[in-house]
Amino acid sequence: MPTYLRIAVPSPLRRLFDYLPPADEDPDTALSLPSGIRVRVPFGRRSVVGVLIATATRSEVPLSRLKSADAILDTVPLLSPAVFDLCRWASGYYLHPPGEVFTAALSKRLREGRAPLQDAWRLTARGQGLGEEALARAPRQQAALRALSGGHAVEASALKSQGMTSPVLRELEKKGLVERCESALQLPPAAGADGPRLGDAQASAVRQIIADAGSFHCHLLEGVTGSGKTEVYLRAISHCLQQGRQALVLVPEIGLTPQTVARFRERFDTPIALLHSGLTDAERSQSWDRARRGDAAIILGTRSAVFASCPRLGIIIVDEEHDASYKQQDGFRYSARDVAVKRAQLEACPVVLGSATPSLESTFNALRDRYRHHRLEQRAGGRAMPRLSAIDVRRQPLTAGLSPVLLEHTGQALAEGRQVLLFLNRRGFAASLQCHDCGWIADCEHCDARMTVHRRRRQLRCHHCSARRRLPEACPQCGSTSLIANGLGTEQAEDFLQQHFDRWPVYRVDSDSVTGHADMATLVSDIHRGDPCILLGTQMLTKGHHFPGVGLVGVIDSDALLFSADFRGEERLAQLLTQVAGRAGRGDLPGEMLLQTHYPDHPLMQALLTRPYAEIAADLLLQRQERGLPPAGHIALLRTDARAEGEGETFLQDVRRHAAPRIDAASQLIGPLPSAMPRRAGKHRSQLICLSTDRASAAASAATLVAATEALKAPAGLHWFIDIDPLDTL
Ligand SMILES: Nc1ncnc2c1ncn2[C@@H]1O[C@H](COP(=O)(O)OP(=O)(O)OP(=O)(O)O)[C@@H](O)[C@H]1O
Ligand SMILES: [Zn+2]
Repeated sequence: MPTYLRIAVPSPLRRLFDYLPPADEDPDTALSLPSGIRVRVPFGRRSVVGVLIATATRSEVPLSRLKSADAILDTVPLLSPAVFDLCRWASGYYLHPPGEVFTAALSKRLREGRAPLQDAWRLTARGQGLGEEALARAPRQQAALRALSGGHAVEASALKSQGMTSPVLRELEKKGLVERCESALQLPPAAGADGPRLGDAQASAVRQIIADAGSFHCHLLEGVTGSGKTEVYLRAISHCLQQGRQALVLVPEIGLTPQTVARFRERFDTPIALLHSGLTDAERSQSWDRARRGDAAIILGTRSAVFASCPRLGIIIVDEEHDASYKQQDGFRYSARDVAVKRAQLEACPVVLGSATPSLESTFNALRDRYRHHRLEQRAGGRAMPRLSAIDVRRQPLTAGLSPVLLEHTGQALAEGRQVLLFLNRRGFAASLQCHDCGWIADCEHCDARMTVHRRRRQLRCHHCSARRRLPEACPQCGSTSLIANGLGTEQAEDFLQQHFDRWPVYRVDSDSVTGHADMATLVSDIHRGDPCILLGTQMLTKGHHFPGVGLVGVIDSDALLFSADFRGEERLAQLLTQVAGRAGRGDLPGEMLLQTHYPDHPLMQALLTRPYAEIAADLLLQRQERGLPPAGHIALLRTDARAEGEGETFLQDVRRHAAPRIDAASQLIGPLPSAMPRRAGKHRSQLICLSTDRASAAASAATLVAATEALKAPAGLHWFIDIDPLDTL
């Protein structure tokens, strides 16, 4: 009887593919190949690396039509059993092609079919048999042999730092005395260094998390800004490491600051594997390897690190769990927070979701006792929460968006030797460019959007696609030179602040001025010196930073955030403003936040000024429940990008017609509708929404939609995808 290999092949198809074992593989041995190993297979005209899901003795495809795999690449799986199961689950839950999901769980090196990096050396049997005095005439080789004589493998980098370079080792390799291997550090159980004495609430959270070691529980750690959540994570991790297990720590995209890393390094004298977008491919591959081999005790990374195999995982931490960057917004659209919770269940370990402003999803789960809820209601070290007040800017003269009151407070804080953080969530010089004589407006050619004025670079840029044009000197329509820049951006505010407060430095922090980890590191260390200065920035400045010198936080344009068409708009605003406020008063003196607004009486503005986030969240949750929206309901979005206008809607109409009879009463289809920005990067975008009252129906309906879409022939150039639990429906 033939053996079939059922393989997840990286391709856009939502299915597995059957292959015959490579010609030289004995069918009986092939039958017992372990799941999770990599197999090189022919696919179309290419040769690709897939993952073996299972072996089988039957296939629905006739034998004559099956191809043989080219090669079995591994003897043991390079995915841990839990991550293997996690990928299978994620592929089903997100209705994403299994091959692409498994790809997300392998380092680039392994995806390319290469062998894991062998970055350590050890003695061969012959090398071990040599006496002390061998190679006396080659002192460097002798020294290398000595360094390896302990019987363990030693990492190449460690040997190099002792002066034993690769040429020396290669000489010994030629003589058959040493060989390369994957390192396998024997990590001694390592406790963390001591931290501050925990407050009662911190101590109780730590106690309960530790009590759950070795079994699955989800903990929601809701602690006001500066309440010492990180301290709770560090204690829980320390306990986990003492048990000889690994800790996986997820942080938001731009939250992985040098400060965060330094805090972990200071506390733990143990190898930490970093995984973030600022690393080279080789560095990332190495971190994946160190996690997988168990050489790193702590794995600290952004979203994708949730798929890193760890043989002895003991705890998962998701910091700032409400953060939007946990959701991947293209390709495999998963939520790393939700995947982390599933993973903890599969690994039978605790997971801690921490935030000062938990998502309504997590709040809902805590209310229903699915999660253990821990509250830290006071700031650590007896510090006070910042005072919040609104500045009514109606009828006030504004210069570069700043009112006299905000300017006065800023000047005062600086004069008192404190730092001021001004928040403006729009980069560039101005939001748009208009001709004063004929009314022409600079639009993006590829999007239904205006172009932003970037004066430093003398450019017009679209913030929705990569379009850039030279900043015109005259109106392209009528030739007039009276062009006006409307709407405020950080460049403009920076110019004015530099002029107005010329005795103090102004640091502008946005993705134009700060690119990359090195810039951020320099900036953070400047700010940490504590000298009075103005920090002017976008969201980039607000996430997870601990700047003890900041006494005043000003929000220049709160109104820009107040009106959003999306169902999560108010939740986002409440989270953002609470987080921004949380940057104030983290040092020894109390802090203050001022919100400039034209709508001081807006109910949400009022709520933000007078009530804690937890109460606002409870209200917002009630509203969602009344409307059947997430987390009380479940959304799947079927989206299309098409070349021609209307093409997407027509196609989605067809999908709807085919799927509707098989959608049960707990789900309803809404649309198709054009997206809020119908044209983006040259594509016309439409969507069909499926809103369900229960999870099972949501999953079944989404699968029905995908099946109907796959069965229909999409017009050429139309691209579609499904987004389960989307962040927005715009
Ligand atoms: N028990 C404690 N006693 C004294 N200081 C503490 C204690 N716990 C934490 N701290 C200090 O308080 C400050 C804020 O703590 P931490 O950064 O852990 O808070 P956080 O809740 O993670 O903050 P945020 O969510 O606002 O980023 C840090 O300087 C930390 O060292
Ligand atoms: Zn554009």
